[in-house]
Amino acid sequence: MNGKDEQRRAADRGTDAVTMEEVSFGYEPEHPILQSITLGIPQGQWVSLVGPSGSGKSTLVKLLNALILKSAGEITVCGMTLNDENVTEIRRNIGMVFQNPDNQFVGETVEDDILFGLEGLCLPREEMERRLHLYADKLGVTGLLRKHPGELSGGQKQRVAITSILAMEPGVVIFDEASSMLDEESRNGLLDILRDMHAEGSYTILMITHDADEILSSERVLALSNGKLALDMTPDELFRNEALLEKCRLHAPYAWELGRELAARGLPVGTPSSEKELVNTLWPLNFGK
Ligand SMILES: Nc1ncnc2c1ncn2[C@@H]1O[C@H](COP(=O)(O)OP(=O)(O)OP(=O)(O)O)[C@@H](O)[C@H]1O
Repeated sequence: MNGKDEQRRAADRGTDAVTMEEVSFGYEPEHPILQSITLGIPQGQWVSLVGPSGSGKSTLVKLLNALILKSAGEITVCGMTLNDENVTEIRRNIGMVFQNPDNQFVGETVEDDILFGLEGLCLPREEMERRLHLYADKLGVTGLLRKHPGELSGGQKQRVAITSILAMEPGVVIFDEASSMLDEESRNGLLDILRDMHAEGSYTILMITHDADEILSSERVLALSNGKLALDMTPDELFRNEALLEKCRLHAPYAWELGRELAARGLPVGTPSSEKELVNTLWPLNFGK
């Protein structure tokens, strides 16, 4: 690598929360799953990761916090190059929320569970208490703190899992199909939380998802295909790409489809990122009254 490349990469690390440079991985050396993945995710960006089943999405996010170890290439998280010495520090900076929240509980009560994660950060007791109550309030789980995790609904469990992660104040939060087991109401609740987190601007979000509304709310979509980064696009570009939608078993969201139909009929609705936004845009138009 020449000096210019070094300078460019140092500059990227300053602004990107996550970078991958020529990263490859295979569970067995003779069967590569990911090949030469290079990407950068700027701080504060909300990115959806899509791709056909088995294309390596979960594998990619597990490499980022060293749940599995890359075979080649370089990974940086919040400016640190991942290596044997800083795995623990990297994991503090990258929170992961998985599909099944049941696998994420260790405490006897919700409060214990959230505090358990904070104890790992060696924080003073007052700071742990401050974060516990701040994030429990933000995620609407204050009333659940004394409950046993087994008493919670699926949506409540996922909110508690997210509270535990956010209380650790990681720079990057990864969701691996975190809403796929939730009912519609809980899914919408989770999406509202994500929109608030993103509006705050302090989180970089990387989300593996098949949910059209979640994709529409993100700013950027990365698509994996056959172990390679095949496309880097906006949600709008993805929803116009019918072949890719079919390959990834995705469909365009209702608000996007309706917005496109209305725009074709001359209504200035732009590209709504949710049904609510579409309604808010349409409401003041009065339809000629
Ligand atoms: N622990 C493992 N050992 C061996 N092979 C694995 C392991 N985990 C995943 N694989 C294989 O690696 C490939 C990529 O799997 P991965 O779970 O990353 O895909 P994905 O894109 O997240 O899929 P999906 O959308 O179905 O969840 C698949 O062929 C899978 O069978």
